[in-house]
Amino acid sequence: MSVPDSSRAPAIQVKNLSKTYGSGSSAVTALRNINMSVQAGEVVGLLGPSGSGKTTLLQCLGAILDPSGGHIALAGETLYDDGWKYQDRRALRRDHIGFIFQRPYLIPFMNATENIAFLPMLQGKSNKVAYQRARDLLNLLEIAHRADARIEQLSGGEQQRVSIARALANHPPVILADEPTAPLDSHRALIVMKLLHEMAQKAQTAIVVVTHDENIIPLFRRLYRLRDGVLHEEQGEGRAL
Ligand SMILES: Nc1ncnc2c1ncn2[C@@H]1O[C@H](COP(=O)(O)OP(=O)(O)OP(=O)(O)O)[C@@H](O)[C@H]1O
Repeated sequence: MSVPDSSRAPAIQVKNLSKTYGSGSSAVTALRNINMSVQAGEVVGLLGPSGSGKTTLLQCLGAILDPSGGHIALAGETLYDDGWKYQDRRALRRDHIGFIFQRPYLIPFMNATENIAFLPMLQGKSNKVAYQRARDLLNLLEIAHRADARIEQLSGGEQQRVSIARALANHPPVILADEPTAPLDSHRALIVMKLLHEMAQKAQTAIVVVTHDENIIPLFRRLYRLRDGVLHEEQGEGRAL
């Protein structure tokens, strides 16, 4: 008898996800029966005009916002099935999901290493293990030489690398990135995208990137596009980096 291999389950599996804000005559349906699936190691783009539901979808996936119904599983584990399966959603986010935002939102009174190490420490890892993880990620992201720098001493691109390292710190199966290249020029935007693709491959992380950036859209092999809360899948160009 074959044993189901949970490691082959999609990193993100969403079925019939819906979200309505408010109720009655003021109700706004932001997501309508969304289905999506992202494999480990894959980077997909999430596009759509303003108000189409991108932030709502990302926040539902990230357990920041309560969906109105449907099913979300990460790495084969059901997180939401018409209700959250975890009481402690902060722990759910900490253990399963990495976030990258437009702005790095690093902690100014910590240096680069500390900004990365504090998440594994919150997860209960020893200082030794957490700092080693931070150093490994700084190496991987080629900013080990800035390990002790305070945040204000780092360039915008370096800060974004630290925020990517922080997102990877707890080995999440999923990273959700909300316009991560918006504040960067086109050259730096391509570097960040290259890093995200490399990290997805190396760490077998699934990454969803919300973007409006015309320069980076051709890089995705697969895209999801939202229109009025309805999700459509598209083939991307998958242009080499
Ligand atoms: N807290 C809220 N209460 C009521 N309606 C909301 C709320 N947040 C978002 N909406 C509505 O839900 C729909 C989707 O909004 P959402 O912010 O997800 O779109 P978006 O694609 O991320 O837009 P943008 O690109 O402008 O950030 C919009 O009609 C918006 O007005």
